[in-house]
Amino acid sequence: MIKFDQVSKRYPGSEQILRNVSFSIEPGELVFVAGASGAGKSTLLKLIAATERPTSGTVLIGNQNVSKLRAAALPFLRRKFGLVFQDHKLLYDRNCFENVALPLYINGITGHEAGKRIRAALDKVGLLGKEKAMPITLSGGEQQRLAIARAVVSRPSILIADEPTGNLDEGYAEEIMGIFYAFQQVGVTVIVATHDQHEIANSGARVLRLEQGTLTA
Ligand SMILES: Nc1ncnc2c1ncn2[C@@H]1O[C@H](COP(=O)(O)OP(=O)(O)OP(=O)(O)O)[C@@H](O)[C@H]1O
Repeated sequence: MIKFDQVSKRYPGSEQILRNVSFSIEPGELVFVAGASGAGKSTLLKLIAATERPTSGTVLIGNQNVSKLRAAALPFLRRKFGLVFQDHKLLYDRNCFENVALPLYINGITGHEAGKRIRAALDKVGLLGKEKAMPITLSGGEQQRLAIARAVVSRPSILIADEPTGNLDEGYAEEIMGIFYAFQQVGVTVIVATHDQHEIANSGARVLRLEQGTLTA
């Protein structure tokens, strides 16, 4: 479970970005984080992913209080997460297989086991035939699917996506959301930041709505 209790966040020198935000997300839920540009969506995701710490309040991931964790424990916590960003952050001088391989190699998983997992991840996003293709030769939607394969290859229990469909045509965006729902179906917790009302309206999923750093729904 992910639980925020009266969480506030201020960056060094900034004004208050999040104010007294409280909510919880159950394992296996799919939740949207909505709000206008600058409302604090990315900041909220960074607090969940433990790449930022709250200024005050408590962030619990599982049973772990992120503020109380030693720095050395953070890499272990972060293994729970798969991260997807609007701009993919793919490596354009590596092919699709190599892009997805990267998180495994960093964790010391190589050879046959790595190959098996990489192909399984590419298969889940419909890119199994594109192992040797360079990312630049893929469409925008395919590049985003490749970024999702890379995010899930380490089998995270929580998938966090920051505006993953922001740059995509509607058809591609629906495809991407379909992939997220498929991960939710197999028990992954999925958290998606978006300002696309259409995407939210069609989903029936729960929405955490931010307005100037305050949770309104
Ligand atoms: N590292 C930082 N240092 C200082 N201020 C920051 C930092 N990161 C974000 N901010 C500020 O926090 C506010 C909220 O930013 P955030 O990226 O969380 O909003 P957002 O809702 O995700 O916006 P967008 O939809 O435009 O990505 C903005 O005013 C931003 O300038």
